[in-house]
Amino acid sequence: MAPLILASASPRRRDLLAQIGIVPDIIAAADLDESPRKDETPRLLALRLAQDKARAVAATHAGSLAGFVLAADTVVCVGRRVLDKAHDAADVVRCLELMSGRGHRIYTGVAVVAPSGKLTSRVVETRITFKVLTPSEITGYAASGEGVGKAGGYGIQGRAGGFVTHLVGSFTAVVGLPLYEARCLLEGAGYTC
Ligand SMILES: Cc1cn([C@H]2C[C@H](O)[C@@H](COP(=O)(O)OP(=O)(O)OP(=O)(O)O)O2)c(=O)[nH]c1=O
Repeated sequence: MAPLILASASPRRRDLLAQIGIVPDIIAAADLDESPRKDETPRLLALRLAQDKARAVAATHAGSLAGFVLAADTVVCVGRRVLDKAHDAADVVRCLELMSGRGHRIYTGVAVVAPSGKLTSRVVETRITFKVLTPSEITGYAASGEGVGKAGGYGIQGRAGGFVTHLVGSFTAVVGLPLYEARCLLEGAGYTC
């Protein structure tokens, strides 16, 4: 069978795949400008970025190097506002203050390019509500460093899991890769999971 190429630098996506027994043969991250286009909705942004990551890596693994390319992108938003990846503790504090006691949405795009070049993709929406966070919960979480480098400034798979009062959608999509949808796309492309 053609190799599986995971188009992602995220160790979380590799770990999620391993959880369902899928081990990529190659890891090759795409380096893209992830900024939204004017008037682009968060849903379309997540889908476009997943598609672009998959296409970019497929283009560098063409011909005899062609395989199944899997890519994803996670976009967190409060209302219409997209929260970028947190770069430092101050970003984490800003994100948590916005999300305290209210709902936010996470769109995770997932895309697969088959060895034939055919692209298929989906986007998964997950709604999450956080408890009302106390100032010490916010500063304590920011000081833990767990939220840095993550979209929305938190990781549900760590301490912030204790802030979640409701989740409707896909837990694995929030962590970075919706496993059910990824498996469906891979199987649809002809990959044996
Ligand atoms: C909301 C949330 C995000 N995240 C992570 C998942 C993603 O790795 C990251 C969102 O950034 P992405 O741009 O989706 O992915 P990435 O830059 O980490 O990796 P690549 O583009 O190479 O695939 O935030 C969590 O781990 N847990 C969470 O609860």
